[in-house]
Amino acid sequence: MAVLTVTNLSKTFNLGTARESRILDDISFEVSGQTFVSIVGPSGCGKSTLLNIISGVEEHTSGDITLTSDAGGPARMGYVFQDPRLLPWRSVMKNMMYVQDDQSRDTVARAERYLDMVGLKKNADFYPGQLSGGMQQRVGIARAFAVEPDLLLMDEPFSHLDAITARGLREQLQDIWAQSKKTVVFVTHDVVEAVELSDRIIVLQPGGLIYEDITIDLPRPRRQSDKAVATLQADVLARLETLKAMAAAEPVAEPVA
Ligand SMILES: Nc1ncnc2c1ncn2[C@@H]1O[C@H](COP(=O)(O)OP(=O)(O)OP(=O)(O)O)[C@@H](O)[C@H]1O
Repeated sequence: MAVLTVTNLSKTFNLGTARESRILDDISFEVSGQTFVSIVGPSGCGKSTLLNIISGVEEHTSGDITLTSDAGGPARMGYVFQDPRLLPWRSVMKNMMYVQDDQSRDTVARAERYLDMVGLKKNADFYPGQLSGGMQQRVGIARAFAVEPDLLLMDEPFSHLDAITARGLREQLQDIWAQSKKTVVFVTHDVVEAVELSDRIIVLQPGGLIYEDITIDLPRPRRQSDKAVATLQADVLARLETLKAMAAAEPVAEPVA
């Protein structure tokens, strides 16, 4: 598990000809332990930019980010993207092992265990082209967990899947996460999945401010059919609709001189 501390973080993109656009504005939050945090907010509010900054792909303009493992050393990060990014010429198991530092028996056994958790152990010798989109994403999720990261970053991993497949994967993700000790930061535009999966939902508003930091205190595992889950989903959705209306009234990411 990890301790992630984001302090007064701002991000401004340079648009050239002396124009810039502020995407994140003085954001602070901390995530630690076995916590599942979702970042939600209207399109363009900076969710992916924030995730990219945490991962180190994107630089921030000001503020601080610190990330350590909860044991005190450097934290190991894992990633799940919208598209599972499997190498088509490698079998499922070889894709699982490709990202591992060592190829020891223990590592192979761990990869098999995670493949089993997503129900794909029997497909270990298949190539990605022989799997459905949902199965490929299950491999992507198993692969990310099998690296045993302290912090797992997930960027809309179910957005390319149909509703029924996505629901099945959300259920599997909850089961795997419950069995592993991972800190997760999950970006989504889907409030329904955020409520089902998260301990906390950080709502970003246009202009890159934190609008709300909502604690979700519902028993797990959560299913879409649970009444308490559905009620909270409707409540958070209504709050986000208010925010979207505000976003429509105020254009997103206005360039600043
Ligand atoms: N390299 C860049 N240069 C300039 N502007 C950028 C760059 N990358 C992103 N942006 C802008 O930053 C804003 C936030 O983008 P980002 O992808 O983080 O939003 P998002 O909340 O993840 O959106 P969505 O939900 O639609 O994926 C957008 O207005 C986008 O145009």
